[in-house]
Amino acid sequence: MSIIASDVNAILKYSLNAINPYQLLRSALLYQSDNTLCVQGRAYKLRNNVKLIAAGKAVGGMVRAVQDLIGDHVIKGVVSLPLGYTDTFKNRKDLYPLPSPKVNIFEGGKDNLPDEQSLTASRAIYQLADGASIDELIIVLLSGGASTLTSLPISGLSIDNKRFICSSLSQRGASINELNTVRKHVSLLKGGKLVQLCQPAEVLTLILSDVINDPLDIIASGPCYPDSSTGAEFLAILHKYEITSLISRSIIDSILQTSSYRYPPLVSTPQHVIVGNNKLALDGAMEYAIKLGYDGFIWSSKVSGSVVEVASFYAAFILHSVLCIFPHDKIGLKHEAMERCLKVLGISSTEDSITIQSLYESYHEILTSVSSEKVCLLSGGEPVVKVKGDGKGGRNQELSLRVGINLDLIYDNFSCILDGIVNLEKFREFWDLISIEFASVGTDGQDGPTPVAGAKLSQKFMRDNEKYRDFIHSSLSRNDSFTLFSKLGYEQYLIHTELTGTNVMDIHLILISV
Ligand SMILES: Nc1ncnc2c1ncn2[C@@H]1O[C@H](COP(=O)(O)OP(=O)(O)OP(=O)(O)O)[C@@H](O)[C@H]1O
Ligand SMILES: O=C(O)[C@H](O)CO
Repeated sequence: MSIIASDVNAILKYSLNAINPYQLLRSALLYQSDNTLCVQGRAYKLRNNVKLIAAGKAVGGMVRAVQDLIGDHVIKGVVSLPLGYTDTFKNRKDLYPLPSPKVNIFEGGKDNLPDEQSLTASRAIYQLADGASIDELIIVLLSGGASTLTSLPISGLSIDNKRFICSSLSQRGASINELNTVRKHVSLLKGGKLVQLCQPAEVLTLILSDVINDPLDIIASGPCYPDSSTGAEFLAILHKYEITSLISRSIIDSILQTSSYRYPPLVSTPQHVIVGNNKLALDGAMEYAIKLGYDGFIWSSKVSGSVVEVASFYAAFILHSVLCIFPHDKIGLKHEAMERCLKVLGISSTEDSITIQSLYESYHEILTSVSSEKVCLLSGGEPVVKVKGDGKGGRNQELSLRVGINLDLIYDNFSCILDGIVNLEKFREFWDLISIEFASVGTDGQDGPTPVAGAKLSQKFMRDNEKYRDFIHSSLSRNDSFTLFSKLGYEQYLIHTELTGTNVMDIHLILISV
């Protein structure tokens, strides 16, 4: 592995340390000797009156932190974890709940989709919440993946039905906002319904965010946050993704009838605290990149939209960054090169796309600072893939693959992109000489239904695999990025972290070293 490729792994590993759920929770909570738990200015009197509800890919460590701090006060708990969590983490003191007869641990949600096992866990959550009394404090711990792990469908809808709705929306490229808007309408625990069940107890919700901008009504489908989405919005999403037929007309009608129902005011307003998010992971990664001698820049923690556009932009941005450090360019024309490059990649105007626009704005700020010979550019978020083929892959692997293909397209079109801007021969030589690495990785360690977290590759990916060009393109058209990278070089291209026990969306990383 080249030095720069091993730097990718080291930087990513470091970023995961920064979002260790156990540490984040310990930092958020203060327990005083008078049995008071203090959280962001609010105090809770503890007297063996705490119930725990936890769901998500990262809550194992969050539960453990609560147990280590105030375990004596916990009288009951239900923890809903993803399938395989116990096998991976049972020996990790910072990532697995302390075994206790008071705390029931469930696993489910194969491939991040509702199933019978997640249904069993969700029923247990329902029961725990339903029996709460006024002197109790219910601590709700949430992280990404919680929607699947709290899937209790409304009456008339089966869990198989619900799985099909979720997988269809996800595969057709619905955003997390759209997906969770639908989930809220078809579930008995989401969209503030869990907090209603918990009444009259006090509710404290601690959240590791895996959604852009940390929206409390969307993360985990907002089980403790009032839902402001309407029945009309729900229906519009079903129509947009052509899945109206997956839900019977009578159920849709009853959802529309009840969606305007406003619950009675809560006895006490629940507190919501975000304990960590994608930005923290990027900060952690940058800290380490700087230690390794890179000039580090965090670009954005809000990358969304289609991977097709995002991949085009990253590739164009790589070219632009290289122009910034290329010693012989005509400085004023780099912007022109960027525009030509985006055109070659099929993006005619940055104004066409909100995603690209937001990246484009921050990119200007960053580029004025790129002058070092060792640059690390970091961003994060969660773009979407419209899965059309029957291949095996994930959005991170597909993003990396598309960046690799785009970098090759740029290389083939150097003459038109760089005409009048640089000496072509010298620039081509420079491009081949320097190390460029792009990586995209899911912080939960699982990219789509594959056993890896993401993929990384260099600017020479296509040329290194010259004889497989057709295979690469056909694999992409089948959304078969995992199979492709496994065949071309599992170790070289795929990033394997195992399940990480945390989850704050994806990290995108560009390393350039002269
Ligand atoms: N073959 C494939 N190629 C590319 N992307 C795929 C493929 N199959 C599924 N995906 C994408 O994987 C995503 C689902 O991945 P995953 O289950 O890791 O969800 P997640 O968003 O990380 O979960 P959560 O937000 O609940 O933590 C969807 O965006 C889907 O489009
Ligand atoms: O579980 C969910 O709803 C997603 O991971 C977003 O939080």
